[in-house]
Amino acid sequence: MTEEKYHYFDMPLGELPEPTPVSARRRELARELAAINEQLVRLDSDEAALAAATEQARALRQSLEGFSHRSMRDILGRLIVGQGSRQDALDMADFEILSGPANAMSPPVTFWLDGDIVRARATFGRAFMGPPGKVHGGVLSLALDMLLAKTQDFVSNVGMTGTLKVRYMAPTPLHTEVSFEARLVRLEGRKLFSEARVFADGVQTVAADGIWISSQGDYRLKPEYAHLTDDSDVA
Ligand SMILES: CCCCCCCC(=O)SCCNC(=O)CCNC(=O)[C@H](O)C(C)(C)COP(=O)(O)OP(=O)(O)OC[C@H]1O[C@@H](n2cnc3c(N)ncnc32)[C@H](O)[C@@H]1OP(=O)(O)O
Repeated sequence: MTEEKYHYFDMPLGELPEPTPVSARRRELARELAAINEQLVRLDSDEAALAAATEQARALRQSLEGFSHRSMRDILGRLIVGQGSRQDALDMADFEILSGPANAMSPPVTFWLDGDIVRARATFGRAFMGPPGKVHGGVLSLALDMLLAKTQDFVSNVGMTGTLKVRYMAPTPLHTEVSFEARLVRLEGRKLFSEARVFADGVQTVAADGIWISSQGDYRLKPEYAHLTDDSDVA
């Protein structure tokens, strides 16, 4: 049986292939490491317990250093011409900062498409704290940068963040499910304008808007999102 091939522009948000056994293990390992990191924050243990844990962590790090890393440049190169493997497709998303389930630095934030809205949710633990008991504003900015970038799922091109404006309206609590939503506002040549909101406990805590600049010519709506020209400012 020939293996299915994946294309970078044909991987809808939240619709990744089933994890391979390797991906499932990487995710499991990352969740353990993230949980360890969460435990470490102001851990009130004695020095001997910390010394023993450090030895275990050092041994784990040294065993992992015995392996090499798959090349992101090669993975993206294959995906961009529609020749990506299932493992390539998984590796593209699994290590994304803040959202990748195999990234030990991720809470993780989970993204999905809900019609014309990009949604996300996350529960931030103490490792993501800014003010006491609240999520760090920079973490929310990062989440919003990623969320707004996902509005590029509605268009045929991809680019980098040009401008991101964030207005913090109320503190966002830790250990509480936070929800995010973003929408495409309009296209203007190589520029994509989008806006987003963050809610916790039914209260809007952050508003953001951003401009993305395409790296490959003008942004164009994908045919299935052509209706965005009707009920929004999308040009
Ligand atoms: C492909 C996978 C992407 C993954 C992204 C993950 C999210 C990120 O972390 S991205 C990293 C953060 N962003 C960056 O590092 C971007 C750094 N900036 C740059 O590289 C460049 O300034 C770049 C690419 C944004 C624009 O440069 P360039 O392609 O030369 O654009 P340029 O020709 O000057 O301008 C094109 C249009 O965009 C506008 N523009 C340029 N820069 C910006 C900006 N920062 N904000 C708003 N508008 C801008 C210009 O005014 C111009 O508009 P118009 O056509 O109306 O005159």
